Amino acid sequence: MEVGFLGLGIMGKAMSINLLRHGFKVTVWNRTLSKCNELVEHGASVGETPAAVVKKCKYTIAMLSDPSAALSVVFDKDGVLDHINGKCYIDMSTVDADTSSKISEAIKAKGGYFLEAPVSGSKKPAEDGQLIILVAGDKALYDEVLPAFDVLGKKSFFLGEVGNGAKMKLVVNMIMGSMMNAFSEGLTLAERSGLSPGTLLDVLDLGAMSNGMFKLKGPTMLKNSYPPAFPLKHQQKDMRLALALGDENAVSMPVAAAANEAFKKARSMGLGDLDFSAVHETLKAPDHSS
Ligand SMILES: NC(=O)C1=CN([C@@H]2O[C@H](COP(=O)(O)OP(=O)(O)OC[C@H]3O[C@@H](n4cnc5c(N)ncnc54)[C@H](OP(=O)(O)O)[C@@H]3O)[C@@H](O)[C@H]2O)C=CC1
Ligand SMILES: O=CC(=O)O
Repeated sequence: MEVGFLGLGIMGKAMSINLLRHGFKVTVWNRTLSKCNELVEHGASVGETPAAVVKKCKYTIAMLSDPSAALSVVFDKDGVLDHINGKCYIDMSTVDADTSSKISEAIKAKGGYFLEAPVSGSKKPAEDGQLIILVAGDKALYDEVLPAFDVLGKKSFFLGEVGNGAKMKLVVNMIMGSMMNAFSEGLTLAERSGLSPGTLLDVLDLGAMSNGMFKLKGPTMLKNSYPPAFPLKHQQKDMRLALALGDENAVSMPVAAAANEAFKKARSMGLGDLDFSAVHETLKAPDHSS
């Protein structure tokens, strides 16, 4: 299977290398074109523009930062729409349902086929093909590209009409962002009240709250180390989009709103490019100390 891949950030790079490793022919494009060089070393070809990639490949996957990036790659000059007639586009970026629907409508109007397929799971699951893929849109296309989803993920869910994948992803990340803030506060409270935060990790791990995120992030957070796996600026984008979904549906989400404020504060402290666990640093800021 020959696929195009647009967007070689943390996730796109790992996912496209994984596809190459499993025998897919991959043609890549990235806004900063020099980032394609590493993929060429892994056997990829390069397309000069999104349009060139779509022209060459029957299936093109995108993994871009946010709604404005996702829209720009489709609608701007030399974008996906130029050659989409008869081709298939799978947007795996985390965006809101409106963005996804706009892209879907434009692609279908030009004779193309569309799936949204945001993923749960971070850099390591992307490298290992262990993502959870939240798919919606054209069911026949979903069945056709299952071999690629099977390489990228450990499980894919088909959720029906376009928008449902985006919404599911935002709900999941709203929960994750809220949990990360509660976890950070707990680590800080343990430390400031004279307990060992390391022992807190052990206690949590043995009980009903044991989870992969605490296990993975806890030890590095205790070392004040936040190498970016899931950039904090993207987690804040997801909180913002999830809160907008809450607004639309009149769902009161005070916990998520507070978590969003903490991520915004972390961004204002210049922590946006670090891992989202760097929200922990907001609790060390002067206005939080006694
Ligand atoms: N990292 C993670 O753990 C996870 C991330 N996600 C989601 O996946 C998506 C990608 O995340 P991640 O790889 O971490 O992000 P990165 O910030 O590492 O990469 C973002 C990518 O988007 C491109 N981009 C940004 N703006 C534009 C634009 N205006 N036009 C074209 N391309 C643009 C960047 O290009 P350039 O190199 O030129 O800047 C880069 O390729 C996001 O939606 C994120 O929320 C989902 C699950 C896990
Ligand atoms: O979107 C981030 C993730 O870890 O999933």
